[in-house]
Amino acid sequence: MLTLDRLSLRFDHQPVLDRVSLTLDEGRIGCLIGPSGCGKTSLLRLIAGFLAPDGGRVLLDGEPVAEAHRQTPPEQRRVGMVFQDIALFPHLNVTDNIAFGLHRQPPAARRARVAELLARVGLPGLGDRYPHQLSGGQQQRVALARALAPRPRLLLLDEPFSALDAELREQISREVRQILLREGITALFVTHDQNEAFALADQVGVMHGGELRQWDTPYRVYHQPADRTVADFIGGGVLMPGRVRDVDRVDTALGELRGPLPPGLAPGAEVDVLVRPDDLVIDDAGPRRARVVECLFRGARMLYTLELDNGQRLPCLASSHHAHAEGTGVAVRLDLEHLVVFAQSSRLTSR
Ligand SMILES: Nc1ncnc2c1ncn2[C@@H]1O[C@H](COP(=O)(O)OP(=O)(O)OP(=O)(O)O)[C@@H](O)[C@H]1O
Repeated sequence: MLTLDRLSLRFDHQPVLDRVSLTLDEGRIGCLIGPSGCGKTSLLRLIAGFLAPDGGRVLLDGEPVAEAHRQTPPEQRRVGMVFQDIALFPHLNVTDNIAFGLHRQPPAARRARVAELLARVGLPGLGDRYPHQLSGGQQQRVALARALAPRPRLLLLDEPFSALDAELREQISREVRQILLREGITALFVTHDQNEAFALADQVGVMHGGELRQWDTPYRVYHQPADRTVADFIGGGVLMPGRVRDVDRVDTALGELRGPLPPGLAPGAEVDVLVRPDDLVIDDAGPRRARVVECLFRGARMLYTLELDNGQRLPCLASSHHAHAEGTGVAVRLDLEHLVVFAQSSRLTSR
């Protein structure tokens, strides 16, 4: 449905996007994450047609809508957008806001579509209200309904929930996923929030410095990060030093770890092993001792920072039922599903 083919963009001769390629199938939801300034919004603006690329192409349903010297105007792309600042028309009521893009349709069809969307976004009966009479979450649902009304083939959403508080954000992002799936809409989100991306998306894209470093399922982005930058950005893990012992073995402060290693690592090579908070288990029968240096209560879970005898600090997410106080000792074992190893020579790119 959506194909980006080596899309590049410069602002004032500075590269902002560098040969970004991805495909998003019809009816799927994609989500771009990455640090501030990495080019996420610029990428959405290129797809919508508000910016023209300096290189590469944007294709919708296989048809080029942006390439070096040919641009389809935004209004002909059938691409909808929902922005962070909700921007409903303040002088129009909810019904007229939603009906805004339907002016070419007969009044009866317009009314039916508005009623259908009001029900779909969970706001039946609020059609006569004005934007200032709605909560932030309700306004965002109206903005979504307005963008969906003309049945765009692709919906782009730029941090649509960032103005909402954390609890509401989670609830509304779940609802929005259901609404998009029911409408069969292909959508591409931008968000700062990894949890939101994982909850919403079929495909997650991790951007850094104008490059798309990985475009993959949420599971693979989390468990099989493509490079150190992705590993460092996602999931609150740390990179722990190790030394290759054999083709499938690494010695670390947590003992010998086994699993496939990247090619080209000879025995004796210095490596970094990714340890995420859910990889480390507090277990009385565990082979290593650690000291609790910090504990953060997270409701059902506790996020510990543990320190091994050699000073290595590691995050550990554990049930909060059996709390371990700061300063106490615990026994730990590593429960890695996938061994993720990077050669130490490939230095960590800064965030
Ligand atoms: N109109 C512009 N002129 C010049 N530079 C720009 C312009 N718009 C954006 N930039 C630069 O392009 C880069 C990418 O910006 P963009 O807004 O796409 O990033 P982002 O990943 O969406 O950031 P954020 O998460 O903070 O919204 C930034 O370095 C920004 O300063």
